[in-house]
Amino acid sequence: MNSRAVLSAGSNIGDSVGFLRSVLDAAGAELVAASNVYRTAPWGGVEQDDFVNVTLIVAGDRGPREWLEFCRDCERAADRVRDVRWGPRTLDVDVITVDVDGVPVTSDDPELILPHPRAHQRAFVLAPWLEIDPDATLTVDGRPQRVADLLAELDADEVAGVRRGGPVR
Ligand SMILES: Nc1ncnc2c1ncn2[C@@H]1O[C@H](COP(=O)(O)OP(=O)(O)OP(=O)(O)O)[C@@H](O)[C@H]1O
Ligand SMILES: Nc1nc2c(c(=O)[nH]1)N=C(CO)CN2
Repeated sequence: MNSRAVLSAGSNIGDSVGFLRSVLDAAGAELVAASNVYRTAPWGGVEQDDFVNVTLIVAGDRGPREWLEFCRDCERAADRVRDVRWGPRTLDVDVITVDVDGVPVTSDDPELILPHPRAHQRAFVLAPWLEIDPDATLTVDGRPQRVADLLAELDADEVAGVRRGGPVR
């Protein structure tokens, strides 16, 4: 299977940049591109420290579930504890999109919803994604839309809370 996935990783506890680096390391030869590290204001209404985020593109011989397993393995390795929804965490890795043989996969399985149902609302996903793929598109409500346009539609304050930093490594 020839697949390509866009993943978003974030952390706001512990050695956050180190946790992001661990995701890139785990991807190894499957890593196609990684954005710089972004320092981002917390999204979702929980008062907490800023996050660091990275968006990456991976490709290989994996199905959508196997990309989710990859994300979970990375979270487990970072001793991720599931606690408050949208609350602080050592490492969160989400699957944003998966294409198989060039065709975007859709799924409404609660274990793996594709495309990720909140990605289009998150500047911390879209801004780094745009950096590594300026022509990226994301299907929202069944309609493919340019990530650049989705980002432009977000609240200016939210976008201003997403600041580009240096490389993950
Ligand atoms: N596209 C997806 N990527 C990652 N997890 C997903 C996806 N779709 C559904 N899930 C499911 O969502 C559940 C909760 O995931 P998680 O704890 O990472 O949520 P969260 O990061 O707090 O919130 P959000 O899903 O809004 O990012 C997981 O059990 C996972 O199976
Ligand atoms: N800026 C930012 N905010 C978040 C993030 C994240 O990675 N970055 N992850 C969350 C967990 O779902 C909740 N809020």
